[in-house]
Amino acid sequence: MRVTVERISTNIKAGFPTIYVHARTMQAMTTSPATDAGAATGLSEPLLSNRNGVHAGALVVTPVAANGHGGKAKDKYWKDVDQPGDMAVAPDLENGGGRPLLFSNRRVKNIILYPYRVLILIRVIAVILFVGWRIKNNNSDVMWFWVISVVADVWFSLSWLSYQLPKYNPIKMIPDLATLRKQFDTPGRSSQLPGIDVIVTTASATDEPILYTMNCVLSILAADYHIGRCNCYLSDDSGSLVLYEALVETAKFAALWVPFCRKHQIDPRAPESYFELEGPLCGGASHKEFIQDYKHVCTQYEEFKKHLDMLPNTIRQRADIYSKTGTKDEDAKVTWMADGTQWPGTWLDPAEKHRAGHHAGIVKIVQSHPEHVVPLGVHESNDSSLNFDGVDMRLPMLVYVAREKCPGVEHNKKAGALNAELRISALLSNAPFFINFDCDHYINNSEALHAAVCFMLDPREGDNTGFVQFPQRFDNVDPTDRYGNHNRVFFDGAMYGLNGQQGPTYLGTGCMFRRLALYGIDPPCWRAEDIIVDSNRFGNSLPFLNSVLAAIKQEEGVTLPPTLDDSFLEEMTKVVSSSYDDSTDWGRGIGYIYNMATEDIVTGFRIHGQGWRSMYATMEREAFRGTAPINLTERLRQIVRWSGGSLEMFFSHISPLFAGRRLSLVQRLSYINFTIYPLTSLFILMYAFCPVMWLLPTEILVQRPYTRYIVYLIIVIVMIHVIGMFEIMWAGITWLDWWRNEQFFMIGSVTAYPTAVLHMVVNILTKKGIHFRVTTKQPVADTDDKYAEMYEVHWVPMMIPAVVVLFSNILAIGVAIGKSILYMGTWSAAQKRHGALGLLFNLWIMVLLYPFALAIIGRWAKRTGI
Ligand SMILES: O=c1ccn([C@@H]2O[C@H](COP(=O)(O)OP(=O)(O)O[C@H]3O[C@H](CO)[C@@H](O)[C@H](O)[C@H]3O)[C@@H](O)[C@H]2O)c(=O)[nH]1
Ligand SMILES: [Mn+2]
Repeated sequence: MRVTVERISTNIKAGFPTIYVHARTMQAMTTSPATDAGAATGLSEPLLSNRNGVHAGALVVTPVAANGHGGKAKDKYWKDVDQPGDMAVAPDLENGGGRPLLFSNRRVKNIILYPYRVLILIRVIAVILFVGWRIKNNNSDVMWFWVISVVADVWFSLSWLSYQLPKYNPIKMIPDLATLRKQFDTPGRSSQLPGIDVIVTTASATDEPILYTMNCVLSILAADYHIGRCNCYLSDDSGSLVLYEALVETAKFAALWVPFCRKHQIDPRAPESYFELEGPLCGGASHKEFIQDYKHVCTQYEEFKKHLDMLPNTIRQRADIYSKTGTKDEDAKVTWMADGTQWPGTWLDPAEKHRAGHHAGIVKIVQSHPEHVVPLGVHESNDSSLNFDGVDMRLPMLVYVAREKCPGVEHNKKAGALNAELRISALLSNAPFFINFDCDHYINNSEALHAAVCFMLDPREGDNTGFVQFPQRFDNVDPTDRYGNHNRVFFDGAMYGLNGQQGPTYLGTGCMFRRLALYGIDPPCWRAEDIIVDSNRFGNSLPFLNSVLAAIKQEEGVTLPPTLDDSFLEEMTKVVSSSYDDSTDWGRGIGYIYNMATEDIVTGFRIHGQGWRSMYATMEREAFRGTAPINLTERLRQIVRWSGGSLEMFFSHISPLFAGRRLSLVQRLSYINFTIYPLTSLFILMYAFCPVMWLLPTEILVQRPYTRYIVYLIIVIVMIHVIGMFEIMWAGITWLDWWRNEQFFMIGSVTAYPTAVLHMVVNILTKKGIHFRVTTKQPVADTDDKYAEMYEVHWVPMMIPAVVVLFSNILAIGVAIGKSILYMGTWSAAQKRHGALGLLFNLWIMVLLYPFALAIIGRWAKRTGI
């Protein structure tokens, strides 16, 4: 059976709905799509693309481009490990006997993999020979510098090895959605899909654009999943009424948006990104009807955005009216809810117990669980004239949560917020799976939740899988990715490498956890007979403790929402109180880990250390997308936080050097690399300053014989790039991706990493953690100058070393040229050669620092060329 899906391009905003049709064929979900990633994810390459007479080639290109490096080309160097046909059942598995496999494995083809491994081995040998040669020839003009540089070379070698080795066996995993459906969600039978609690975290109604946060929520509400088994929670760390009311507006708009998405099977289901597409996809109803619906929803979305924009004003006006009519003095300050009661969170005019950092805990069910809602008729539920016959109109449960904040109490930032969500969701829905999103990310592939579940329910290692991480992708990055935001070498290289080991690290967003893994419970393969669930570890709430027991007993069961009586409401406020975590295991052995600048890597580490594995999920249509900081300063601050957090972890009680008893060896090596790498910058910084030697009157050589030394050095450096060439092939990335990664390691090494090291030293001395500063989000895009932020220069002290390196290199090159003109006749051939080789290094440093140079030039460099 074949199903046809059509892509329709409309130009509705301009008022002329032009329709271009491209027949796309999609293998039916009922055949065995594991052989075809495209079919498994709902899309495949167009088989018939009739471009004759259609003037917009963009039709075919747009959505693919919007998804970056998509397509089959990426898979050219991969082959299936398990033949999906033969392996449809796995009778020999201990517990999963007879259960079908829910994802297929791919590995790199031998023609790439073997030379890649051999090259790595050759470089290991070359490096050993090189270091050996240096030590044997301990001949230098400055012996102390020679010693440091040998130490540096040994350090570089070891750190390269710990970076490279975990990539020797990359594995790609492709979910098989059709088999999941067939097995767990057959129409007509009651669904056996497990519940998922989905969390969005936001920390500010002003610094983090509400529109994006609400788009994230909409993409979750509209995601393709069993409606009663997917629950959405918004964690608002600012306790702001604007966010609560925005969520109420969102629920209203969702009543139209969600059925529209379901009816026309569109993607992405975040309206802001969907309406930006030039050629929106639709499968399902007729074109005419689609265009009508599209237009209507588009208009309503514009209305919705206006409502969101007006909210602060509406609330302000409401406050003014009440304060005039109010009788008490205090009324002048109060922020009122629409129903005339006082808002328990922060007020527009901050007051005692109603300001940022000091307010009550709030839990509000914005949209009840569908089991509790009397189904409305189409016409009752929205005013539109759209025809939603046969479309499920129900919405998932939607909950607003602001945890309590008290002055003088450590709130543990994002980790604290997520742990509060973990508890609230345990009381309300207790789904066995828990996935969290940063507020500037959204679901880009409506099948993503199904995909994550494929890995968790797979008969092979599903039960021992603690989390499923998806790659991070970004929308707002400039075409040349000047500041290396896409980070492909990491997401498409390192993570696939780890996927062949114990699994990828947790990356902070777009990751589905098994609730039990977050609770610090061992994986089944290591689980003891009795598990202690007590208030010393989990805190003092009986209903919560019961929920933990329930979670342990029936992992895939479904918990229906409880009745919300007074005692239950009280319990909910209790589990989000600021003191709940005190003297418990939260933040150490349970939940997201505290006291680190980056909660992600440590949380993943803790889970791996208990023996769980993780999986890296690949979908052709990217599962999730988000935004990244495109201003250099903001980007560097992010890098400081990541690298600072990593170092903190290395020097803490959960250092990968000794903690995590069930880590595999290679996985440990990789964690060591991920946490210690900022120290490398100290040596790089030292080398980057070497050109200053040009300014000295006499020739000084670090290592003699110099020419040989440089030639050896060039060999070992070039080899990194030759190995990189193979990596570019299997990872399906571009040269530019690779190059940006090199440049950014250098830029970080003369800015953010040394700063992180400095922080670390201060931390060890003063015992204070690194401040988690929420990354400044780009304001809602200005279409005229999308990358305006990129050209803004905000000076920060950490840029000083980079500027010094840059200018001393320029100066050195100048002096070198001057000297060579002056002494041309008097220099020996060896001196000339030394000069030329030295200059090569200056140039290398300059080329690596080029994006930084562009950044400090600011607006003058307003071209996005390389
Ligand atoms: O007190 C806080 C601070 C932050 N957040 C939320 O945490 C998320 C991530 O914060 P952001 O400032 O956007 O960090 P980024 O630098 O963009 O994030 C990357 O790095 C973080 C670790 O440092 C990870 O947690 C993120 O998932 C990852 O995307 C956002 O949703 C925030 O709203 C809170 O909820 N409460
Ligand atoms: Mn972010």
